[in-house]
Amino acid sequence: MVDEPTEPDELVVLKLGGSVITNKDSPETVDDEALNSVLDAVAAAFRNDGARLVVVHGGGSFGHVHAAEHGVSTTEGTADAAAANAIHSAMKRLNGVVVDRLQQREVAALPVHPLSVAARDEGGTLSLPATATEGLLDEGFVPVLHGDVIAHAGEGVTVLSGDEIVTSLAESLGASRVGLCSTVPGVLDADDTVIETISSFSDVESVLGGSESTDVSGGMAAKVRELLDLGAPAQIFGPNAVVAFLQGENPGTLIDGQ
Ligand SMILES: Nc1ncnc2c1ncn2[C@@H]1O[C@H](COP(=O)(O)OP(=O)(O)OP(=O)(O)O)[C@@H](O)[C@H]1O
Ligand SMILES: C=C(C)CCOP(=O)(O)O
Repeated sequence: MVDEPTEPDELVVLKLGGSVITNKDSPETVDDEALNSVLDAVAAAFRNDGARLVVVHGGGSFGHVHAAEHGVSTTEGTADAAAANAIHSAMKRLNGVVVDRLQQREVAALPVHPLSVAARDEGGTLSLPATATEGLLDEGFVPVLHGDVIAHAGEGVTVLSGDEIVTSLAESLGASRVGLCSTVPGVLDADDTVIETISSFSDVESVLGGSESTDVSGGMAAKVRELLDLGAPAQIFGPNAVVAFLQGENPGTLIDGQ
């Protein structure tokens, strides 16, 4: 008798919004209460069901402040190495805090820095090899990636947003669940009610804006556009819904472009 092949463990990609985990009013300040609360939720869920988990985080008052100062965005680059390093170093500082605090919660978190592995071609198409992330997952670690600057042909470096990392890795690693934790409980309509499902950009374009905070990567409009291109459904939800998402519920807004 032939054994049934074992189902590979479910892979979850979770993005922690930079606006959630940092204090947007003050450069390079972690929002301790918010970060600790979402990391408690991650640690509890991770230890309970042992899912394969990739964490990605955004820039908030770390990356965005430096990127704005140097005029760098996802399309406008810089060839100034000091400017590029200022943005990258700020993101590594935030990443260090996230990784340390996950380890303090007994989550086997390790950093993966996109600058060292990813690049864009002249047309802006992203190449983000998932080898390191997949290798870490296979060894039982929780890779923690972050928005960064990366080489961009003809531009020097440009910003790679955490949302782009999420969609790229979710595709290449075949994620079964994708979640973006933002400051808002979901995508809001004109009456500030959470929209349950979005399946087309044009349906919601009129209510989608940028970000309330300094943000060089496009805020909510860019987020929805990215997720609609993804081959898997994704949820956008607020900080209080991290546990529900990791437990398999569908809080906030479902973005499903398929
Ligand atoms: N229709 C909308 N519904 C909800 N939020 C919206 C909408 N339009 C614009 N926004 C803004 O989008 C923000 C979320 O995008 P933002 O880029 O700040 O998210 P983030 O992922 O938490 O942070 P970061 O980009 O730093 O990682 C909200 O705080 C809100 O200000
Ligand atoms: C500004 C930088 C370097 C990171 C941007 O990542 P995001 O906050 O996910 O858009």
